Amino acid sequence: MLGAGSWGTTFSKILADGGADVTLWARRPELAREISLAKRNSDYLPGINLPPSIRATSSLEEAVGESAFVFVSIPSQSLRSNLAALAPLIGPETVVISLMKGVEKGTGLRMSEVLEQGLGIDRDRLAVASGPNLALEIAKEQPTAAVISSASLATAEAVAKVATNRYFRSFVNTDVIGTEFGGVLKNLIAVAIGIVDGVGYGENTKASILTRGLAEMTDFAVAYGAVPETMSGLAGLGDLIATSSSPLSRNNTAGRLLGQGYSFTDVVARMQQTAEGLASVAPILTLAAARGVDMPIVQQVSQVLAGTLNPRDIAPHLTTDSLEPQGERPIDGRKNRGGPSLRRPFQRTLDQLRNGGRGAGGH
Ligand SMILES: NC(=O)C1=CN([C@@H]2O[C@H](COP(=O)(O)OP(=O)(O)OC[C@H]3O[C@@H](n4cnc5c(N)ncnc54)[C@H](O)[C@@H]3O)[C@@H](O)[C@H]2O)C=CC1
Ligand SMILES: O=C(CO)COP(=O)(O)O
Repeated sequence: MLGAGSWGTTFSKILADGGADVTLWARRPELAREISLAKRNSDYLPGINLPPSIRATSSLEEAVGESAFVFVSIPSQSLRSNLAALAPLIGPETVVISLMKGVEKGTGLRMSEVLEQGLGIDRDRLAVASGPNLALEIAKEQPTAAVISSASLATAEAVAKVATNRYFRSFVNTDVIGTEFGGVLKNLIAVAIGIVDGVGYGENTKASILTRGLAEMTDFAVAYGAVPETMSGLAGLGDLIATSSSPLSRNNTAGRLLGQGYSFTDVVARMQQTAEGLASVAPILTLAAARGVDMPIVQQVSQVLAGTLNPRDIAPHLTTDSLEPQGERPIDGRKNRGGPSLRRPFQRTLDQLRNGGRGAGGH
């Protein structure tokens, strides 16, 4: 396991509790020592006792060793800089799994794409894990489901087998694009929910944003070739609910601070852990523009981050982008006057069905 933050450490516990032999790579030798000797990671998972079998090291070579599976859980924006050192250590049969939920600034690439480029390995040996997986709840062994996705079903199943134990269950799919984008996009909607929470709006506002946000997520993901159903699964709706409703979420917390009036710089300074959504907003909007996808909610989040929109003004903008009555779904026999953020996902789904289930576009 590469990355000894809250998720890398928790996922190591999941694997060890499922019977796997786990070595965790921590950048800082003192953290590796604490995990190995005290079986604790007090900075990231206070109060959690780790399984006695977990070992940690600050040597990448020692951590990777002869492992059949290498899981990667470091902040998305630092992935690429670690790959030159990692590439020569990966064996010809090794499967590499991304646990990360961001896209790379500058390239807009998903983490599995960055891994594919940087490690030069075949897609069939890559997988991603996603779903409603707030680390601390899982570290406390609360029952949770996740989804493992790979272009190769056999790879997804092999990973799911090791990532399953008495409190954690991994399902599988082969929609890597949808599974990965689900994890990225829900962070952006969770920031929006945090903002309105911080402002003090109530449940109707949040439910409206969640629902319209899911339509936006679906629109975007399908435009990039995802299967629409993935967005109503664990990696889409499931993770959207968990991240948007929990104070444990760093994205939700960052949003709440913005809603309370803190500037972007103040929020970054106050966050002790990675809030991936903050770095993903710009690349996602660039990708959305490239495929003609409207993302009014993400757009508003970006304006709040830039300080050009008062957080109090976010909800009225989010819930209506036109004063014309809009169809929530396309209405039979009538020209659809729904807003683009709702109309396009349904249109794309229809196109996909007509297209024999193939994605609307590749990436
Ligand atoms: N914490 C959670 O509940 C979940 C997090 N994730 C995802 O997992 C990924 C990692 O997040 P967390 O573990 O939560 O973050 P974190 O902030 O708790 O830990 C990040 C870890 O990466 C290390 N790190 C920072 N910069 C690095 C660099 N340049 N090179 C190597 N290591 C570096 C840090 O020292 C730390 O150990 C993110 O993409 C996040 O979205 C996914 C599901 C759940
Ligand atoms: O991905 C997560 C839950 O599934 C964690 O969310 P945060 O990164 O917002 O804490």
